[in-house]
Amino acid sequence: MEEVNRFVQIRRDLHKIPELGYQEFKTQAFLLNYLSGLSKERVEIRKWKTGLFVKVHGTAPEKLIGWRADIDGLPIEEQTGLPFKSEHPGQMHACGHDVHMSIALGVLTAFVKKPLKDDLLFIFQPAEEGPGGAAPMLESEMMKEWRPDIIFALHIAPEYPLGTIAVKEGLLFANTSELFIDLKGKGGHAAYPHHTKDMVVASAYLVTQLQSIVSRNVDPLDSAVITVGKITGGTVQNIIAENARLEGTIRTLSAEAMSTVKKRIEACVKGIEAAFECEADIDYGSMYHQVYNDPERTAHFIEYLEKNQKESLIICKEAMTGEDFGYMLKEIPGFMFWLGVQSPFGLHHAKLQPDEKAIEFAISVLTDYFQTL
Ligand SMILES: CC(=O)N[C@@H](CCC[C@H](N)C(=O)O)C(=O)O
Repeated sequence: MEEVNRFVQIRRDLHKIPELGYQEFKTQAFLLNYLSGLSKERVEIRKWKTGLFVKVHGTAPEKLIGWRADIDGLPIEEQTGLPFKSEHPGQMHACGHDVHMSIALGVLTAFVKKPLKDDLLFIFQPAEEGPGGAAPMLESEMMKEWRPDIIFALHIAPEYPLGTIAVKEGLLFANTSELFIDLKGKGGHAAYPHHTKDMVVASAYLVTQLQSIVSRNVDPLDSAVITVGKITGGTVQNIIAENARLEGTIRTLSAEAMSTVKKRIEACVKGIEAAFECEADIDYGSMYHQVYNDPERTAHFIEYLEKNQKESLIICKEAMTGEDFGYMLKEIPGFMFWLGVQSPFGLHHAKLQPDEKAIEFAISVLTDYFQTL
């Protein structure tokens, strides 16, 4: 029988208990239980909501090195059929945060056993998928006291091969904004449409109109995405819908494009109000700052990889994904990188299956790299 590496087993245990943003109670308890087995002399733990700050004391600290791992799952029904699949109906670690946590625990454990000179701060952050935990953690009294001098994080990348790390200086991930649009018209009998204001038809027009914003209003040399991921409306097949709701997300590479896209969405929604004689409300939900990798720190990491892990390095392009780690990088120098986990199914897919060998690889690269800081 295949012997399962300790941190792979931890990933599998965490994979069974995915929880949505700010509901990561079992996850927090699991992490605390694991940490309770480590030397109390070296490890100091502070709870923050459903997350944790964990300081690993160095031998003669001059600086604080930060590492952030996100801990929440997504509202997706898992379809992997794995023996350790999610035990929480309708929730899944479909963005790899189980892998992120197990890597963080692996690196943390290595430095409890063999401390660095400097202190390390491991940040187990809730709610990355929304509404966002990085910005409030950064503002917390705990992080004001334990303020890292440099900070790093990774994200799994199913599209990159096992044993690779993809990174770039500067912009890595997009600016994001959630998008919720509520339409209110007038319901009624399906056979009497002329007495109603049908919000199913209005929402269909609106979704179609939103598609033209990126192609017609955003500079083609810039980039933007508007995705409507969910539409709800109406009650039954023979009643005209009084209400409809669109839920989506906006991604842009520049702040200017974000402002353009929002102005155009507002104009389209005004047009729908006039055309369909309805009322509309727009809510932008949570917004994430772009992930901008500190060029000097990233160059140092690239140089390290070129020297020690040459075959693993990929210089990548920016992606339209969002990450609230961008807020931490806005204040503290550091970077984020992609860790190749080679899965035919991508992030946010019900069949995502990261190659678990990436866990050991990442722990080994990071424990080695941290010694160069
Ligand atoms: C890495 C990743 O997949 N991050 C999420 C962040 C979501 C932000 C927010 N809830 C939104 O949808 O705008 C992503 O979807 O990129």
